[in-house]
Amino acid sequence: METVERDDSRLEMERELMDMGVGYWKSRALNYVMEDNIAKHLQNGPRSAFLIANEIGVNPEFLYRVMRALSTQGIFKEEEEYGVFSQSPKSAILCENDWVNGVIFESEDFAYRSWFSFRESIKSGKSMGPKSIGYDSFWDIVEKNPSYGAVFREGMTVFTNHIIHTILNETDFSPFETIADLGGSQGVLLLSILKKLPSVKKGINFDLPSTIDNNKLLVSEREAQHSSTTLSRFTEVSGSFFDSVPQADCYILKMILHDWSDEKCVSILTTVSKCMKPNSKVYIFDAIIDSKNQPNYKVWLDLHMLHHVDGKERSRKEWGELASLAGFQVVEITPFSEKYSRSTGKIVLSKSA
Ligand SMILES: C[S@@+](CC[C@H](N)C(=O)[O-])C[C@H]1O[C@@H](n2cnc3c(N)ncnc32)[C@H](O)[C@@H]1O
Repeated sequence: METVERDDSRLEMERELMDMGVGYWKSRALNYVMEDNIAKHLQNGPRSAFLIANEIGVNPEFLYRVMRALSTQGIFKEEEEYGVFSQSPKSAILCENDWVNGVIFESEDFAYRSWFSFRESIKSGKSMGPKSIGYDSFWDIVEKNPSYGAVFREGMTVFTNHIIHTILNETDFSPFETIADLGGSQGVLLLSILKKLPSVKKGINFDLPSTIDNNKLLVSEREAQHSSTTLSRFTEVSGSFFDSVPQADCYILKMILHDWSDEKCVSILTTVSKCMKPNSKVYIFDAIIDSKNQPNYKVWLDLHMLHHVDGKERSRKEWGELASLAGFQVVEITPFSEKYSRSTGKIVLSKSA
């Protein structure tokens, strides 16, 4: 048989293609160690995988092999002594509940199972993920599975906490007296705005009834983190942004419109348009697709939104088209200085004249 000589760059490309093809091996192994909190067992120093396995009731040899595989990605460090691992900088991050909740949300079973039907979405042009696992939509999964709902809300708070500082530094909310965060989830962004700007008299966190009900569990956490002057200006209202929203000077839609098709986004913006004052502004914090042929996390997120949520990440042009379809004009589209976030930019709208 003739042997083909391969240069290094060809071998590297083959390696990368294979790595992508088997990406689910890494995703599933990472998801497993996060779900079983394996990194926390190394917080006080190196430990044997076999002893950890016995403590948590899993197969010792299999756990060893999972940790060995992950150590090749810098998650755990395999020591000289057989079966013993120590904490690495990456596995130490897995001990921070804050961050892990975000990664768990994206790698957990509903999302993974939903991706089995990816090809069906591409063929049909419809978002088939949730339907293929027996649900009407992503929101149906959230409503019917309370523990998944909790993972979702925690995940959103993680993603928002990562970008709050940038949003506050690069957005001027000072002209507004009343700010409504539509789909504000656990309210962390709005509370930070109220804390920073005493001139904002009222913040309304608006979300679905199930979310606002769940937020009642956050009362003591909020009291520990915020002063009574901040909390006294914060209110929560439940409802649907397809029906009606409270009146406000500024509406925040953060990681909301990327959840929905253009048609649904026009419905949401039309509701806002009906309820707003003539001079109110809409602040959208979402991705702005702005490059081609470059590594770009946002276009991968776009595929997940396409298949699992029936949503979309948008370019500047697409944001402009969406705004005008809903009777708005774009005041500003500005990318944030922080690039590795989901809401990498702000799109500010006002009602068209
Ligand atoms: C992707 S999360 C974004 C949460 C938050 N804005 C953030 O950036 O962290 C979408 C939010 O929209 C809420 N939501 C979904 N459908 C809604 C509706 N019809 N009316 C109001 N809120 C809704 C969800 O409950 C969830 O809190």
